[in-house]
Amino acid sequence: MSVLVTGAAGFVGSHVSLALKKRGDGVVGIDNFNSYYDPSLKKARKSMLAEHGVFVVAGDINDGKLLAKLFDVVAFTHVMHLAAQAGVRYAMENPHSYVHSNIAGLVTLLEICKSANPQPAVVWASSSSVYGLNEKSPFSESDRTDQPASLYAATKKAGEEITHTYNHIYGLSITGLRFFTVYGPWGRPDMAYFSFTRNILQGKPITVYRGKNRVDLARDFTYIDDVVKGCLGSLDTSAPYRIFNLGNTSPVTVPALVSILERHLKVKAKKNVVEMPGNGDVPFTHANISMARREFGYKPTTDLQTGLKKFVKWYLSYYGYNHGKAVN
Ligand SMILES: NC(=O)c1ccc[n+]([C@@H]2O[C@H](COP(=O)([O-])OP(=O)(O)OC[C@H]3O[C@@H](n4cnc5c(N)ncnc54)[C@H](O)[C@@H]3O)[C@@H](O)[C@H]2O)c1
Ligand SMILES: O=C(O)[C@H]1O[C@H](OP(=O)(O)OP(=O)(O)OC[C@H]2O[C@@H](n3ccc(=O)[nH]c3=O)[C@H](O)[C@@H]2O)[C@H](O)[C@@H](O)[C@@H]1O
Repeated sequence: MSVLVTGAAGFVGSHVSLALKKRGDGVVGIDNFNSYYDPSLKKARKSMLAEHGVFVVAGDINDGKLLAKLFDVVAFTHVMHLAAQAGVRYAMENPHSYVHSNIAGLVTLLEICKSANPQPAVVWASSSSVYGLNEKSPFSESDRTDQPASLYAATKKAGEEITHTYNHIYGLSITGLRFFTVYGPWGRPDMAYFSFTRNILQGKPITVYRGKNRVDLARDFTYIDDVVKGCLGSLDTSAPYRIFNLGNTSPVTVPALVSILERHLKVKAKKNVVEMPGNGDVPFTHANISMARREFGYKPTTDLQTGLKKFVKWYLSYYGYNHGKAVN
């Protein structure tokens, strides 16, 4: 297959691009290298991909002319759409960046896809955050997703509705993947496991959020290699319109995440435990993955202990023990 990967210089996009290339698919990436987090990490991922023969075009998915040019040059059979404004809490600081990338950018991309010949099958990243205030556990794809707790979640939910219309009207094949707190090497510095690692190594305090009534928050942390397998599996089995959970099925509390990091880093964390501010967080996530398992054999195999060991190994080789000052 020939795949356009949007957000290819991002965390998940770089891993998926590499995996596609390694198994022999044609891959072209696009990324706007924005400064939501340290762009030098995005550039380093781009260089790593270039070494494997994957080129990442610098550009915005809102640039319809650029996208049309790419489709003129390459007859993409698939689009793996991972470009987005990610992060739950940042939506309170910069709401418009979510509308720009997750709604306007998505529509621009779908407009190009619907008119392309051949029409590519689209697989894109939604998010576990669409389950919002729903407290049913585990979350199944058919559960309520109409109570988002953040603007980020609302834009992902909007994406699910928008993609549905492009399938309904233009017959685009579209698969939405609800990722659950993905972590691993080459990860995102804004995410807790990454910023905790940086602060613990620098001897700085970390802030651990806790739910109401002193209940620990928990996430169904999912290792990047498992998510990549899910992305490739869904690209290989496209169908008219589908949505799948790609989680790990075993939630772990945030204090337990910190303990694992302390063990791997051999440093004790200085913890400030505070009640979760009302900034878009949800108390827990937990995926039912039976649909993805049935449709394309999705089966996560990496637990948090093992996955964080691999992350810490990468972190130390990339930044060294004294790192921290350069990355936000
Ligand atoms: N990592 C997670 O835990 C997680 C969980 C659920 C969903 N997701 C979703 O998965 C996808 C990938 O996430 P990630 O963790 O790799 O994030 P990321 O921020 O590392 O990657 C996204 C990339 O898209 C690029 N980008 C953003 N807006 C763009 C635009 N308008 N035009 C072109 N490029 C643009 C960014 O520069 C970045 O490199 C996103 O859609 C995200 O919302 C991620
Ligand atoms: O699964 C998802 O849909 C979402 O997963 C992550 O969002 P989140 O789970 O909030 O990931 P982190 O920011 O790494 O937070 C993980 C946990 O640590 C907690 N946390 C975060 C930051 C902090 O300083 N302290 C702290 O205790 C959060 O409340 C949360 O419970 C990604 O950042 C989102 O882009 C993605 O859409």
